[in-house]
Amino acid sequence: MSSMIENDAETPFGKVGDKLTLGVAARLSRYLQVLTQAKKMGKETISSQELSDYTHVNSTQIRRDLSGFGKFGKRGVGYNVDSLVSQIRKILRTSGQHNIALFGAGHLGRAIASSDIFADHGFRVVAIFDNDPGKIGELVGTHRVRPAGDLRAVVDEEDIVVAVLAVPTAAAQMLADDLVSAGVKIIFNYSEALLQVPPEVTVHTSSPAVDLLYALYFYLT
Ligand SMILES: NC(=O)c1ccc[n+]([C@@H]2O[C@H](COP(=O)([O-])OP(=O)(O)OC[C@H]3O[C@@H](n4cnc5c(N)ncnc54)[C@H](O)[C@@H]3O)[C@@H](O)[C@H]2O)c1
Repeated sequence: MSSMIENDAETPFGKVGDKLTLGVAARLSRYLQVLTQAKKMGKETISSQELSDYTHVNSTQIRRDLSGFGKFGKRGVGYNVDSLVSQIRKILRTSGQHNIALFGAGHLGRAIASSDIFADHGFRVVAIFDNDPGKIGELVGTHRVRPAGDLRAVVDEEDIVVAVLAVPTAAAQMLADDLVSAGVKIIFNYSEALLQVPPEVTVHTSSPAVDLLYALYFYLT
């Protein structure tokens, strides 16, 4: 994923060569999140103003970002949700299924494993790991918790490029090192750890407090 986005100045199409710039990729991901939910709720069309209300990106910017997707929907009707979802997925190269491995079968890990937050976006949890002997072998959703020692074999067999870390902060770096050496390219980190990884590996850290600060910024300005 890191090879797909760049931080250079944006061209009119938001691309540098055939790569999306970081800003465009981030905004398209946010549109996709809203559109996926809208689709689940049975919504067939969405306007740029509605997308703006949910994403806090202004509607002129949204229309500019989506103008590359061909003709606008009818004025006042908006975009067709289905076709916009598939077009954005194509642009973000996230069409199809991607296998992910989940580390930590604790409170958060179990919640992730039993929800469809990743499945909705084409990510399939194919294995759950823990290092607590009391949890190994337990059934979480449809998966038996596996020992962390199985990591390398599972990454190879299941073609895993993404690992989700739902482990304590103190355990995260060591696990990240093992994941990097097993060939995982994207680490989605729920812990607070500031992970050190080589440049070809992307770490995304999810922090509800940071998201809240972002929301606060819009409230205060
Ligand atoms: N970003 C968020 O939205 C968010 C929300 C809740 C929790 N968190 C963070 O997620 C992490 C997990 O939280 P939790 O409440 O589920 O904790 P938890 O203690 O319930 O679960 C952690 C699990 O990780 C396992 N573990 C520890 N070391 C491991 C290793 N090396 N390999 C595999 N498994 C290992 C433990 O045995 C335990 O089952 C924490 O870092 C917490 O701060 C983030």
